[in-house]
Amino acid sequence: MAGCHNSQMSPEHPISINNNGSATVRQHEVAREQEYVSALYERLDVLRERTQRQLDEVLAQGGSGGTHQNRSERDSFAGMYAERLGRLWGVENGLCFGRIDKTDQTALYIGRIGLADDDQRRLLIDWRAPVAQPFYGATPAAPMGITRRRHLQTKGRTVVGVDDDLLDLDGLTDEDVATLNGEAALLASLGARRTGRMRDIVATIQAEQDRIIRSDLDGVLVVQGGPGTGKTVVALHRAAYLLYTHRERLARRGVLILGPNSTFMRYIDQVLPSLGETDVLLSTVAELYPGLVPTVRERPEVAEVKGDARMVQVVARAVRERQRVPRKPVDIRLDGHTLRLDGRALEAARNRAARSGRPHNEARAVFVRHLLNILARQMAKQLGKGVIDDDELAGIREDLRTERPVKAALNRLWPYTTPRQLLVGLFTSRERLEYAAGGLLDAAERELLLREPPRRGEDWWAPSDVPLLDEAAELLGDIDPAVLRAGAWFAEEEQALARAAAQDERQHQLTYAREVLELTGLAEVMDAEKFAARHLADEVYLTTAERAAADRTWAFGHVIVDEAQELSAMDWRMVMRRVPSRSMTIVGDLAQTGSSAGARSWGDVLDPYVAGRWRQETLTVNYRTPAELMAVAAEVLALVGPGLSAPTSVRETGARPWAASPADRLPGLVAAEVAEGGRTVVIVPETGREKYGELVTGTVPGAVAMPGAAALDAPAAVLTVAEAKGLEFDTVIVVDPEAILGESPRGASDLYVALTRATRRLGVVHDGPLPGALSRLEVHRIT
Ligand SMILES: Nc1ncnc2c1ncn2[C@@H]1O[C@H](COP(=O)(O)OP(=O)(O)OP(=O)(O)O)[C@@H](O)[C@H]1O
Repeated sequence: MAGCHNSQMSPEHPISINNNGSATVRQHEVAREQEYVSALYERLDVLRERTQRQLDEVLAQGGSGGTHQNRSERDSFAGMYAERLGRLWGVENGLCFGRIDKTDQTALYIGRIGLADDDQRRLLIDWRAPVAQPFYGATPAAPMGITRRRHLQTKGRTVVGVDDDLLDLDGLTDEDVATLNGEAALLASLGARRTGRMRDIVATIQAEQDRIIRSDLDGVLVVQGGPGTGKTVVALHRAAYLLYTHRERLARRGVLILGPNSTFMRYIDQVLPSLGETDVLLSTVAELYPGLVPTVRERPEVAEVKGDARMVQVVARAVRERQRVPRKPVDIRLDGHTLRLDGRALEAARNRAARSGRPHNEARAVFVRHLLNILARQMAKQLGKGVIDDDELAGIREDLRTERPVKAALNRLWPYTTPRQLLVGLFTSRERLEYAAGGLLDAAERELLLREPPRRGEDWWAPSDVPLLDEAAELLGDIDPAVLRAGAWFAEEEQALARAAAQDERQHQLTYAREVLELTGLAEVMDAEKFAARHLADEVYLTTAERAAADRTWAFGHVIVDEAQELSAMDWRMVMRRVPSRSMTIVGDLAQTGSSAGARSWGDVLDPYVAGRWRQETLTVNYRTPAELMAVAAEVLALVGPGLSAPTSVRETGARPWAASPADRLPGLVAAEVAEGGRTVVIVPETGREKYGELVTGTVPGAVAMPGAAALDAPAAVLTVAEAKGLEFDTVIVVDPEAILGESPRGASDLYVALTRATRRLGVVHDGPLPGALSRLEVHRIT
């Protein structure tokens, strides 16, 4: 085994042999594996052709002809074939990445999907299948019935290398042991340059991660881990694993994955298709309320108040305010008659409606009926009728119901209310806020909530409003669709909002249709407009994920929350409503909490919902940030809280983090990093966003200074900490760390997040003195 290196040997660490050493052994092994891998690709090609043919045949059966049932069957077949085709195309790269040799002398090949020949003999095992588990979990101490694990490295369809982990130590000579190399496949993968999109890690999942991925579906699993420990990537693999293992249950209800912002969602959205799963809804918490895309950025202290659990009562009282009984009796004039609803009658009607237990808009019927009965009796009396029977009373009641003055009065007393109306009313009126929040929020907090009414064409909603709308929707309930269609109950601006939302939705459907068609290779045969129109026209065509996205009351089969430390108490209430079964994976790092409304402990978050019934796993190894960079971040972590420990980096790169001043050197430093290749991010304080954004975009070609997909693809991007959360870049340059520290009560966490985004190099640029925790950085000299 000449040429191999030493590795630590422990029962937990298998012995890895990097077959670079002996050229002949290597060539022979690679050639052997090539033969097998080529046969797998041949099989893949056959299946693709076959599926394409089946799809063509179904599509050839015509457009809109036949009965509804025929059409819907045809469409579900077309959908199934298209999905299968998408899956077969999605696994082109790295189709097969591993092999395990079992003690019974047989071998299994592990890959992105399972393949069998026409006689149903297994050629390739899906990585999620139980028999594939030893590939990830076996150690010399617990070899799980295998003697060797082999990683295959491929480029396109060519096998370029093999690495072996020997699990049967007895079979090795002393010389072998002295020349073994550790975890070559993992290290090769970690050293690769970043592309701006997350990749899957099926080939190199580590044992501690595998345990989490394959953990039981039921109950709440919390995965706590420092930066770069693979929480996100593990959560995504868990989604794919759960869908594979519990397909029946989950395909019907769907899986929801929640992430912190839309840039992050773009960063991860390619991972699942490459894992063979498309039936997952990816969303931010802020997009969970159908038809609303909140865009307003607000001060952290405002978001903190709105995220506080006290808002539950504030919203409830705001609803009760809409049912308030007026102090004076209400007189209704009608054809020369005056009907009167006094306090007692109103109080009784209100209590009856409240006792019905129905939400506001539904309880309105009870309230109205009670009052109409009273009015009808008064009317009968005034018309000089003596004793009347029920039928007569009902007749008068129905006449009254349609009278304008009666309708207007009842409407004032118990108005139909939408969640948006409720919140607009609450936040734009000092008096209403006082009624709803007095005694719950202090005067300063109430002041923070007050804002101007919405103006036409202006964005008004912020992410922190979303769980409040959801809360309100629960208490208000639905409005009869007939009433909704009449539109009479809506302010003009609300109708404009609804129209804008419908337009957004259509745009979204079109983009989605284009993506699906491209992914499935159907772009040639179908045009996106038509595809989208069919989707919109009939529920039958919608996938589970799409139906779920449009339905506020959808109950998902499993919910995964990433960057979960950022959710407020109100966010959690909304998320929990989406998963009554409480089958959840919650992934985060308390040391990285940036939001003032975010979590301080997992117990605080979860005990109100599943007290004592949640389990926690901890990830401790940092796969992203090299040790030299992590040493700097660890000093900042000490500012976040005493006793917190940074995860251990798996690799060193020799790159020394640096500091440079003054800040106007930034463009030159960014340009130098860009010239090195890879992707660079400049992380700036909120207050410096514009200034540094202009400085960099004005001087560095291709640089981008806004969040979104463009920032992921650009050679250099300027982002705030909140926007860079969860992402990673080859090089990170942090600007004005002192300002980041001082910008919010969680400034130390923010700086820690910023410093841990890099996979290779780290620099800090500053004008004033460096914070003490960074004082040991090497000064970057002008060369
Ligand atoms: N087993 C693995 N094999 C290869 N790469 C891995 C492995 N585990 C994690 N990584 C890589 O490490 C990086 C960090 O992973 P990820 O973003 O999931 O970490 P995280 O814990 O969510 O980080 P943060 O909390 O900082 O957002 C990613 O590039 C991921 O692909």
